[in-house]
Amino acid sequence: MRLSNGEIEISTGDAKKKTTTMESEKMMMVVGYALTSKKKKSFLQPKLELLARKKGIQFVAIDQNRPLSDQGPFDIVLHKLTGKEWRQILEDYRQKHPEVTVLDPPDAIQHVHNRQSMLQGVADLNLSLDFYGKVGVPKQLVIMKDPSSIPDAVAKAGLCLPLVAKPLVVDGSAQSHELSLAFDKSSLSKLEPPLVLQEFVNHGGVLFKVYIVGEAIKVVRRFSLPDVNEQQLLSCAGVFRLPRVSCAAASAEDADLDPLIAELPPRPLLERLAKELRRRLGLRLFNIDMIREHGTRDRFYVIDINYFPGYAKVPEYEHIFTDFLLGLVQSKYKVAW
Ligand SMILES: O=P(O)(O)O[C@@H]1[C@@H](OP(=O)(O)O)[C@H](OP(=O)(O)O)[C@H](O)[C@H](OP(=O)(O)O)[C@H]1OP(=O)(O)O
Ligand SMILES: Nc1ncnc2c1ncn2[C@@H]1O[C@H](COP(=O)(O)OP(=O)(O)O)[C@@H](O)[C@H]1O
Ligand SMILES: [Mg+2]
Ligand SMILES: [Mg+2]
Repeated sequence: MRLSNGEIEISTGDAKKKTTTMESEKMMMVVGYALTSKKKKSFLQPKLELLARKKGIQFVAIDQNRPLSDQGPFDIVLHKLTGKEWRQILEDYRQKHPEVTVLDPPDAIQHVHNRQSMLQGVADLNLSLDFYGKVGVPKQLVIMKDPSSIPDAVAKAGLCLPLVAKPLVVDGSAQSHELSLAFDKSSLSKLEPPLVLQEFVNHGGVLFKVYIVGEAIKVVRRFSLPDVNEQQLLSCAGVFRLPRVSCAAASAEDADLDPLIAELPPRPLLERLAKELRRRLGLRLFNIDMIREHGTRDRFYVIDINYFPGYAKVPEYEHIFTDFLLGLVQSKYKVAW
């Protein structure tokens, strides 16, 4: 924490004494951010900056053309940029400045930039809570190359059609979100590896987006793909490009939905899942796309995990985020005592 004139830096050892004077001396927490202009516009909205300032948090843009260590000093670095060079800059900075919290560590983010490794933690967890339900991942297979081998590989792995084909790597590009649905075995060889093939799970056209900000969890409903019935499966052939439904569709919060489909996943299940994933992934800022198998009450699947997603779509995100940032610095001081 720093006084607002930026001249006095307070060591963690002095924290207890100084935090008591926080309000009168106008302490400022400095959050350096490195975001694309699109992300800056969607995330750093005036309502967030305004509330942050009131709570003593200042957001400062990181200049990517200058060495990171020459900037700041920062209490927290918030980032969502891609590329090896940026990851290296952040790693070096973390080594040199262990007192700064980097949200989140580059290696942990890399782990969710691959659609196979992103879901590994959920599969390993094999979460099942009495009365609340089970959480798994759809059966899936990775294809690295040779499209002609896909039909046999799918048969060997015992995957059932239809299959969702997803680019293996998620790198923030539009292409990494170009998904398709394959209805018959022979057309699978038209797909372009590297990709993940995942069984399509009927879920009544509603998806749960579980947003995690540190310990806070917020769930919103979105419209998703409609179910595929037996008839369609028998009569359809080919590969169909999927629209980016979950992102483009309006929120399903106010729609008149079947309660069996729309009922949110039980809170205890989400809390346990979030807690485990925070630990296993080493991330504090992420969301989970979750679906409930249609016709069941308690069978859930995680189909996607996103680092630092579109938090502005969560009602009151500015309160959740500023509380989280303050909590981070406070817990650092507690450890220091
Ligand atoms: O742009 P938004 O607000 O829709 O956020 C995107 C997320 O939407 P969501 O909050 O899950 O609805 C989006 O989530 P989905 O993959 O669509 O489920 C991604 O996290 C996307 O980031 P990237 O392109 O994978 O790097 C996110 O894009 P960035 O804003 O981080 O560029
Ligand atoms: N296994 C699946 N079963 C049913 N629907 C799926 C499955 N995987 C993806 N979808 C649908 O496709 C959408 C996009 O897939 P997702 O894995 O979330 O990719 P992205 O990272 O581009 O959001 C999901 O929001 C959901 O509507
Ligand atoms: Mg998604
Ligand atoms: Mg995604």
